[in-house]
Amino acid sequence: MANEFPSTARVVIVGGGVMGVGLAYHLGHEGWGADTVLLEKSELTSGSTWHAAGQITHSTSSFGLGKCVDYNISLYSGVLEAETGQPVTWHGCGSFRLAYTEDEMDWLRHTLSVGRALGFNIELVGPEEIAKQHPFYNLDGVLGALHTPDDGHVDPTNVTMAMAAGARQKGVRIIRQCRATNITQLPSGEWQVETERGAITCEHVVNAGGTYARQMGEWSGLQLPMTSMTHHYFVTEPVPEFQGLERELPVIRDDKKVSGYIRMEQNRGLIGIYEKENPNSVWHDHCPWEYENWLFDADYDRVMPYLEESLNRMPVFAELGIQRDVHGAISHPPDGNPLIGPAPGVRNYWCCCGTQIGIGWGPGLTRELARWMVHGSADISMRDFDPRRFGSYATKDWQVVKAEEDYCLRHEIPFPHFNRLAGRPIKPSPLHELLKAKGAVHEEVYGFERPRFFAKGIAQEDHYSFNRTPVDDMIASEVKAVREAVGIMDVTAFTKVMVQGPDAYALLDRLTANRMPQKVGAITLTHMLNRAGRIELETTIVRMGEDRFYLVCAAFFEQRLLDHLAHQRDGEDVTITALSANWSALSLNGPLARDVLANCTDADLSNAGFRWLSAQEINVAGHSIWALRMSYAGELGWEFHMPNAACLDVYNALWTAGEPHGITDYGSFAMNAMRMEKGFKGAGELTNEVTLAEADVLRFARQDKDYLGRDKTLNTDLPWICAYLEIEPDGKADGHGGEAVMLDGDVVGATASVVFGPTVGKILAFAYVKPSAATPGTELEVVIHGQARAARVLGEPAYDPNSDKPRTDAKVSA
Ligand SMILES: NCCCC(=O)O
Repeated sequence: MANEFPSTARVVIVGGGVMGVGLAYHLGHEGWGADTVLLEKSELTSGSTWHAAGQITHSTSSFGLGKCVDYNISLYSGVLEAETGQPVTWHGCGSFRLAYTEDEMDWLRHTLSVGRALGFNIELVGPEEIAKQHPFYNLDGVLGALHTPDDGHVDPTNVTMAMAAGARQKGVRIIRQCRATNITQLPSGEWQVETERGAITCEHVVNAGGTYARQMGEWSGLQLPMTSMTHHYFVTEPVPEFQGLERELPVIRDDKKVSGYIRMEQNRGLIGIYEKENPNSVWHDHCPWEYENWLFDADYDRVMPYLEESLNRMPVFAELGIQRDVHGAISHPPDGNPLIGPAPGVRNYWCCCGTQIGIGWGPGLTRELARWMVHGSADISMRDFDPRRFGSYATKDWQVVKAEEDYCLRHEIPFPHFNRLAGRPIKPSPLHELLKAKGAVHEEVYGFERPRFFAKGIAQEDHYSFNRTPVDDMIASEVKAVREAVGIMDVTAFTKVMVQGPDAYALLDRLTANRMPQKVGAITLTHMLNRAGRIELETTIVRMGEDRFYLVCAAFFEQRLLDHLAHQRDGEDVTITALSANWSALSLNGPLARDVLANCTDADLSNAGFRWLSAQEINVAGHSIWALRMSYAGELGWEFHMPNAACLDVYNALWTAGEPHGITDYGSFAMNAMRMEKGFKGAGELTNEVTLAEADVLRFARQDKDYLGRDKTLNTDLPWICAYLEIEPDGKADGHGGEAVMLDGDVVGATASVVFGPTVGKILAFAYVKPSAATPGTELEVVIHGQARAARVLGEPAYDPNSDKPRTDAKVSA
């Protein structure tokens, strides 16, 4: 019976805002519509969606979000209405993002380079052009603006209703006025969603609860990191000057003066403000279930300086009253990016929440989530959105501090490597204080504190710019010290997981593309794929015993690795143990690494006694530790892995032994420059967006074994391939990733990672380009800060192409 409350479904989405409905719409398009039920406790959009201001812009330097935004604009500006017959009230007025400082101009130049890669209609214009299109804005002090003419705004409720209509057309059942009251996992692995009208058993459950998402997560034992922040926009009385305008004025984003946006709302003015201090977080413990279309009273004191400045910027508003204030709550995650993907530690519980910009980002993100659920992989890199990028360190109190920080940063310049400092340190390594005292500037990665560089003769802090800064000199000197002598780095943040038991080999063999380490002490670098054949993660596997394997990978992949192992396990007798929090790691690299280590251990460190890519348990400073002869820097080197209690002693012993050799501390920035000089790919290139062939890492895969995703790696019809480029430096700006790559004037791809290689004196990049542009020797151009720079595809590592250095058998000095 069509109207009967369903007792089963393949998917139950809980939450009827733009995120939940967007997912329902896209699941419909991916073929799951007839199996999907959406539950909304009151009316669609009645949480945060309805009070969104509704703008959308191509002005983003995030490559992934850029793809989503572009899709959303096409949906809003025609596709959705044509498909569903429902109007969405698209206002294609375009927009400007203003710059008052050279730093802001550099940000816009970088955004322009990314926009070019994505094929956006985007240009940098001066004040004259802004004034021509927006004669009412006070442009005092404005240097220029990014003009994105295809932008606009839309009615959030209409958009959601249109997607709901589209979802229904594809068979999705939308049940309003039905509150979910609990979500639990059954012994079968299915989920049970209890509601006011009965329970539904489903294979997949989706938390699209908006401001309720965190408390909904608690039903299932999840601690989803987000906090509700309140944001104001104001609508003025009618503006006489707007009468009779031939076209709607572009939306203005004024990050510096207004910390927000200003646009027309029919014949009125609309001013939205993200104050940069005293933000207001609410509902830390509980968002009342009965709230529907809930708004707070305006808090003028909080926003007054920005409101006053907006009147200064828009003098035609100055004498008008505020006719309507909209002060509503929106979810903010700790790092600004939404939570889109699997919940940590469980199977088939999906997050579609934590989204501060639902109208701007929502449909594109939910399309990716639908693809992930249905096909096993999204089509854009989900690294920044995967809910598993946070761990148990993201406590309730921490989330509040971070969400408040995020809100205040909304209209700050997103400098490269911007270091969010609130709520830190949360997971200091045993060396944290020592390295800080030695000048370390730390970054946070999966909660861990990791040194990014050591300040010598400069302030011990981040030096922000889109151009070179004094930090580049620190990086160059750390790289030089490692390349010419020896350096040590605290790499405790790495993910460290032990897999052991009678079936450990069999499980890992089934999940990894490369040959498993055969002998105890052998090391393999390998990739794990998802069922769509795309890269899940890259990991090093050390065979520590016959049935004992130690996996090391990038810090933020810990939960992703644990979940992948747990979900793919099929009855194998294994124990999987996360060691990241209890084990520390150090990396010793450089031509004198052997000399240093020889002073600390009796182990035979010669090539015969300790092969490259092998591991041994050795004694250093009275501690038995694992030494792995491998080097991400591309030098003679070892990584040491040990219980936390040993770390300080081992570091001190290596440091003391290294002092006569000029040992230097180095950080992640130098490490990144060195791995790029060696042509080693990292997490920025090896994403769920690509296969092994596309990432050009097929040499790490064995085609004589079977492994998850293997059949997809055999596809030779590649849309793009990861090319290794050298780019001519200009001594000023080196690029930051996402920039357009051009061949004969046409865009052929985009950069993934970009860095200056101090040893080789070139900018080095990995870029995904059309296969026709990937042949070594091809002359290309890369658009850095809006300017085309000469680039060339390299066929081998820029540094030590034959890898002689890590394999050297150089004698220990006398
Ligand atoms: N309150 C979200 C506004 C997003 C924007 O238009 O910049």
